[in-house]
Amino acid sequence: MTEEAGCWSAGTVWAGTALATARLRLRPFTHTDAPRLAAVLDDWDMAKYTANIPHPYHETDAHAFILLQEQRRQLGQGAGLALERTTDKQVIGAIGFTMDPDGSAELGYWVAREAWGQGYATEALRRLIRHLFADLGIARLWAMVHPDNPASKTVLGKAGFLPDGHSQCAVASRGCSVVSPRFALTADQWKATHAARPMLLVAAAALIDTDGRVLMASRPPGKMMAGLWEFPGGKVHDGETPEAALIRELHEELGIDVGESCLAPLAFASYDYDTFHLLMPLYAVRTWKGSPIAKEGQGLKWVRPARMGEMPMPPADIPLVAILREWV
Ligand SMILES: Nc1nc2c([nH]c(=O)n2[C@@H]2O[C@H](COP(=O)(O)OP(=O)(O)OP(=O)(O)O)[C@@H](O)[C@H]2O)c(=O)[nH]1
Repeated sequence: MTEEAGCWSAGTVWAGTALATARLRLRPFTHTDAPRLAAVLDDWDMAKYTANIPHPYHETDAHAFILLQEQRRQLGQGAGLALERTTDKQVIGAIGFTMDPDGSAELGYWVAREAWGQGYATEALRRLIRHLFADLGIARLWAMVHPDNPASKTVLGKAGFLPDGHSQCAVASRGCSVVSPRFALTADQWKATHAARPMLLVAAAALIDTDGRVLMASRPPGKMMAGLWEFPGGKVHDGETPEAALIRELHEELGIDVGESCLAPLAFASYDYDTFHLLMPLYAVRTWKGSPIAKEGQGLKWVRPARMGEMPMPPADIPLVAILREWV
């Protein structure tokens, strides 16, 4: 193996690689996003607390913004990423960073009014922070918020940022600058809290019918990642084996009975969800008693592995699809 293997030169935002979170893809903007940006940002309530969003905001402003992000990325000055919601591929916000000469970076973000209050900014911020610290080796991040924007301060607090004095901050929509609180987070502070997050053990099943289709379940409304399609299964309780947990979960969720010897270990997912690390063994199951029925309000669908790529799935599950495609 040579060092040029694709997995060795893991994707970064500098290469235009998208970052996945539970509900979002953080990806480079393209010019096809301009109408959506203009529709969302031509709104005084969106513009009034941000440094760089003029008011009113037109599609030409959006094209200029998108071009600027591409140039900044290519020059290694920073990047601006669209927050694309996984379930409907709608752009619901943006997050970005700008490198400082001393190797630290400034962060900024906004979320569309329709998506306020749902934790998207915190989710995106945690993911980008992890990328900047763990993959790009940045030592310190900082951000400024408008003094009248408590929601944005809360987001920074949830991501571990601490107060760091005040600075003048320009506000494009008002054509002036305001004294704004600064917040900062160092890589060492982040590593200490990130290392303390729990490891979650979840057992899951690929139930395969005689036609080679796999049963997928949609996460019910109200749960984290609602609407995404996943493999039936659930958390392994203290003192349980993954096999016993899966047999219990399949009975509770689908009303089917599975013998332990019918669980064939197939693959596993290991994925960093920022607030926990998921370790999920996936078992192939071809024999069970009863017909699967949705007992917990989930949707159910039998899907050919070749079509699974079209379904919105938790990011942890994506590598499992490729394995199923080869194996089933
Ligand atoms: N069952 C299952 N869970 C998955 C998959 N992929 C994935 O990321 N997960 C995550 O693993 C965890 C599974 O736990 P769970 O199903 O017991 O828990 P839950 O969030 O539904 O909540 P609950 O505690 O109310 O049952 C969730 O955080 C879920 O998002 C998958 O394919 N199947």
